[in-house]
Amino acid sequence: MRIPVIILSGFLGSGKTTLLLSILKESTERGLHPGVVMNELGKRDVDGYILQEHTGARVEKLLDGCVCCSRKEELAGALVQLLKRSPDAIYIELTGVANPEEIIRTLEAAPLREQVMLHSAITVLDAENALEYNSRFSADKQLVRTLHKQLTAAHLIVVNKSDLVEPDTLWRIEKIVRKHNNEAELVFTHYSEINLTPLLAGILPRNRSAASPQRAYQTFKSGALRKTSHEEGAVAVKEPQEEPAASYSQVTAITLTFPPGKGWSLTKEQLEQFFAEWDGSLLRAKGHVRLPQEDAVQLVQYAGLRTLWEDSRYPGQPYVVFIGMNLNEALLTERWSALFT
Ligand SMILES: Nc1nc2c(ncn2[C@@H]2O[C@H](COP(=O)(O)OP(=O)(O)OP(=O)(O)O)[C@@H](O)[C@H]2O)c(=O)[nH]1
Repeated sequence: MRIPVIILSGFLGSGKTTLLLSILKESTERGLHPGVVMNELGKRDVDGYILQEHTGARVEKLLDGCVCCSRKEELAGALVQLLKRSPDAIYIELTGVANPEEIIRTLEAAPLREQVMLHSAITVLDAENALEYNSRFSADKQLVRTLHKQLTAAHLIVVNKSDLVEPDTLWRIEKIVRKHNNEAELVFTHYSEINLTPLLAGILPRNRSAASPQRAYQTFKSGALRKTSHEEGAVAVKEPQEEPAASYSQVTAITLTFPPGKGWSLTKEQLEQFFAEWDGSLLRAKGHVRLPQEDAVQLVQYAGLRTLWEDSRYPGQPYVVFIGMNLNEALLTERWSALFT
């Protein structure tokens, strides 16, 4: 029996991990034991730690590059290892700059095609920023192409962060999405909250499964069931197959650490000010920091020009991962060091 795979893609900070968290919680309630693969552009595993902290899930981490291009060969190996543990399903969260079509191809090729099947490809969009992507990233043609691929490959498109925009923006996003993909189910969400019943339909604990898992047909919003045009068990791969191109050219991830003995020395305001200084090039920042005004370690998330703080139990040394377009590493490191002098 082939193991169903759910792929989560979508630009940096759109809400993929938020969605994966709720899929994992629902899976636990259903008695499922999924395998989770998390790919991060940076060297630190921020999202994997969040998942482990909130759900106890064991997460396979592929760090420091993108498994759709620069680290493509690592994904198949990681999945083969994971399959040895006989998971009921596999959930793969991609980096924000990954092309999901390449992942689908990997699933379709040896050695995986006999063992796994694509259950659903989901793309999450950040409603507050999605309309700006084409103009903001026009200098990185590969990235613009990748963002289009994220739309065309999806069976389900989750337009998230709808709390941050006016209804008119949602209509404009729907119009653009439909130019790229007229068949995917489209839902507007707050904190990636979707109806998980249709998504997980057909995924059963392996010792109870009577039939092969079915493709997740769409009932994410009310209305009649609507099939995708892909045949059952087939994938959204477009012919002819091309060589995998890099999915971006100007995005880099840089990890900043705190000098020894200075782990508690930055305030929230200083960090937020630091993010703001880089907002022309900074796309995403996330990390675990200690603040003089908080007892608990703080998970800091900068996404779409907003900074969010949450208590965390992260036990390690503080750090912040910066992901941006054409980030000048030397200058970034120099300014970071200056904060501690
Ligand atoms: N206001 C608002 N914030 C949200 C919503 N969904 C997620 N967030 C916040 O946005 C930030 C990024 O969410 P994630 O789920 O980590 O996004 P992601 O796509 O996994 O991010 P990367 O993996 O780094 O690309 C977090 O601080 C979330 O709490 C939403 O619907 N509204």
